[in-house]
Amino acid sequence: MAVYTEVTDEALRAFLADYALGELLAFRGIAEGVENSNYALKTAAGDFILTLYEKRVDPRELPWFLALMEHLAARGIGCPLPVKATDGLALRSLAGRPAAICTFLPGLWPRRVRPEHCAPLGGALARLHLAGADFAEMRPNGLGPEAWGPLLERCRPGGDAVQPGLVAELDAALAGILAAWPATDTLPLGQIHADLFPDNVFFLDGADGRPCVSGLIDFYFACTDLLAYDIAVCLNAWCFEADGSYNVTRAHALLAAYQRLRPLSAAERAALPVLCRGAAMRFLLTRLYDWTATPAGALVTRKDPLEYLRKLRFFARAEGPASLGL
Ligand SMILES: Nc1ncnc2c1ncn2[C@@H]1O[C@H](COP(=O)(O)OP(=O)(O)OP(=O)(O)O)[C@@H](O)[C@H]1O
Ligand SMILES: N[C@@H](CCO)C(=O)O
Repeated sequence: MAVYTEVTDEALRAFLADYALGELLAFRGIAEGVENSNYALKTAAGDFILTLYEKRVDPRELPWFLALMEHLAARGIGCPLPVKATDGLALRSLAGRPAAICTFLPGLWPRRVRPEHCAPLGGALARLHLAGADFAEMRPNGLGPEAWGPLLERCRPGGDAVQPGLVAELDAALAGILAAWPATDTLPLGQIHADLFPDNVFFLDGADGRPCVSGLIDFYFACTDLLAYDIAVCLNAWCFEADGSYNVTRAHALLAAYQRLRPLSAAERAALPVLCRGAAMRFLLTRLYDWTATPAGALVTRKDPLEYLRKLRFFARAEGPASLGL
């Protein structure tokens, strides 16, 4: 469920008066997503997505996200393009929230990931990294390694109720990850998506019937960080089976396609296992925090933190980059 802020017909029509998008033909709330309120709009000018930014997005950061999407779209990346109103501004206000309209992307996200999705995903991720190289403004990763200790502290009171012994296991795992974490000046840095899960990647069937990436959405965790960390996020999110086993075929397809466009350095290859442990820790902790801090009955779909505990354990046992599909 992700329509937290209701928008009336009258408010939307008044809002659209500032755009050159023609008459409003249809308008509906989108139930998917958990962070922001999203509406699909059809106007005389085509299909669009209206997003009202809810409490987890800092309004001061929105210009950076919108500028990044504009930069990437201008370089041929299929991503939502913020639509400017007649005064030239894309970021506006509606129903008391910051709001923006973006272009609608065709395609569907894969409900069941297959190995055939992973090569196009790897290619799209590499193209994203290359296209971001000349976007100069930095945004630190608010959910990077410095954030994990404080987040674990906030989970400490409720963590063991989710699974006995969990907090002690995470204390030990986090200490190991932080001790081995590469310094940011030792690996290539750039603009990363940082949340490229299957529900943020749209596919269409190509001429040969194989899936092609048609677009990437949800750039609201994007930041300036280690490029290889974005790969680690994808290995976590795309390369495990429902039974918790690692699918090395998917991982190999993803990594090989990525490296055809941006070969990894020796230091990035060596760091990949700890980056994967870190990415597992990030999603484990944000899920655990939401799990313990969300009141029952809230309009938020809580995601299972223990899925990421299993992934963290897998990566902690992994024997070197080759076992991850490199
Ligand atoms: N530009 C777009 N084109 C087409 N559909 C979109 C677009 N942006 C969002 N959507 C639709 O809205 C849904 C929710 O979007 P999104 O994932 O950005 O939500 P969110 O609540 O901001 O993020 P999160 O996934 O972190 O909960 C998507 O699954 C997709 O169906
Ligand atoms: N993709 C995240 C949610 C948004 O960060 C998760 O599955 O935990």
